[in-house]
Amino acid sequence: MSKKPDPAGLKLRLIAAQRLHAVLGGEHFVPLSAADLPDGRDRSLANRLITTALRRHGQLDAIIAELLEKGMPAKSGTFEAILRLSLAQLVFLPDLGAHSALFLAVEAVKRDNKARHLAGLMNAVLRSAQANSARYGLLEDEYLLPPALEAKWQDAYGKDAVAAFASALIDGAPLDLTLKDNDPALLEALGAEKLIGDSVRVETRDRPVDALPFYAEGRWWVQDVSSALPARLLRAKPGGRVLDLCAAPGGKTAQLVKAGYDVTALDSDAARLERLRQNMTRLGYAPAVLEADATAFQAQIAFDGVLIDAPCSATGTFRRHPEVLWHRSAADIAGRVRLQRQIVTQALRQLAPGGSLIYCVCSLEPEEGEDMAAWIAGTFADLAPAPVIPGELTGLETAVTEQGHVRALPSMMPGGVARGMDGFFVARFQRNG
Ligand SMILES: C[S@@+](CC[C@H](N)C(=O)[O-])C[C@H]1O[C@@H](n2cnc3c(N)ncnc32)[C@H](O)[C@@H]1O
Repeated sequence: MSKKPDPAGLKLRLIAAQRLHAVLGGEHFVPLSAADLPDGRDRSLANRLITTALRRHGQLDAIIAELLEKGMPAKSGTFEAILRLSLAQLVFLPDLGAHSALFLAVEAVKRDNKARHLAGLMNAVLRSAQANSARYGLLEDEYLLPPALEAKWQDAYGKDAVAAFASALIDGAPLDLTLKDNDPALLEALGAEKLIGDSVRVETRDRPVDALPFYAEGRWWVQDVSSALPARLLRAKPGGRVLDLCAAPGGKTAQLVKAGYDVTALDSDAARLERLRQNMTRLGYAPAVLEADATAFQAQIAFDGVLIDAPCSATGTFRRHPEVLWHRSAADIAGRVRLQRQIVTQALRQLAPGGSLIYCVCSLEPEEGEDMAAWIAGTFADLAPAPVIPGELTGLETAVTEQGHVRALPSMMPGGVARGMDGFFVARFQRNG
């Protein structure tokens, strides 16, 4: 007897559940690619389900706590991931229809050896969720952010800004590019909107990045507008030697090469450095590339500029990686601060007298930003703060703090354009000549 074909829509849910299961287990979220799901419509639906489940994670926690009185069953394979995807569909994506959410969730659970004994529970829980979906759909914004992080951010940035962060979490991030040249024809071909500096914003409508105009010709690279700020602020002498520490996949390296510096890009991760090399080849740029640990690397000659894009909690990237909100702990941040201090200490051994230092992180945590800048200023006697002035960031003056640091927030509108930016911190220093 021939096997009955799988119901339509099941395969994409199984693949989506695997990806979400991995993220719940601590992995970084990477959207499904054509290699994971070749059909474009299936892929777009699967990614929509996963991103909705991740952005609404806090609200789904609250719903699940109400629905599963005994909590999540232990050792139940992909049960939790399937439940979250199905609840995301039922409550927050009503245009997809409730029937498929229920039916396909039960079918998906039956396909997982570790979860199939829970098919009845899945059915019962989703029926109950369906009955309450209108009420759940009205959930307040306050469940969106982890309470401890929300309180900490309110202290640092104010209630209004944090309310805007919650909206930014739901809206997700648009695609920002940095242009290699300012040809108006390029802007038009991309249908791009100018932000600040060489940053533009494009509407991709689910097109893969490499299908956008002039990708192969290497006339732009993907880079959030906030991530493009640090390299713009380096003040090494024109054409000078610049060390780009923690450089992969090379967004800032490309900017530094474009600015005319003699760039050495260093990172400790071989796979990420390979991506950096590919990006530089596509762009026609040729920086020196080094695989090394920034806490131990010792150069033969001093550099006129050093940019440190330190590994960090990455909480500023929550629009693209909502999981960072739920994965980070205080201990985790303390560990990163220790690593950041080691990297800064070693980096300063490479900086020439009179040289410019940029320290930056894609983090919203003051410990990794403002506190680190204060530590640097208080620790290295021959280093002076070199405050950024608002005129250096036309269109984003509000990001410049009283101390002359840059604190970019997801609530800010670069160049007056809506839909925000990643959270970022930048501090600039100069070594005494
Ligand atoms: C925020 S990402 C860098 C992004 C990059 N600067 C850009 O603009 O495209 C941080 C990088 O730090 C690297 N990294 C982490 N620990 C490191 C270490 N001890 N030495 C060198 N690189 C390190 C990671 O591999 C990662 O590529």
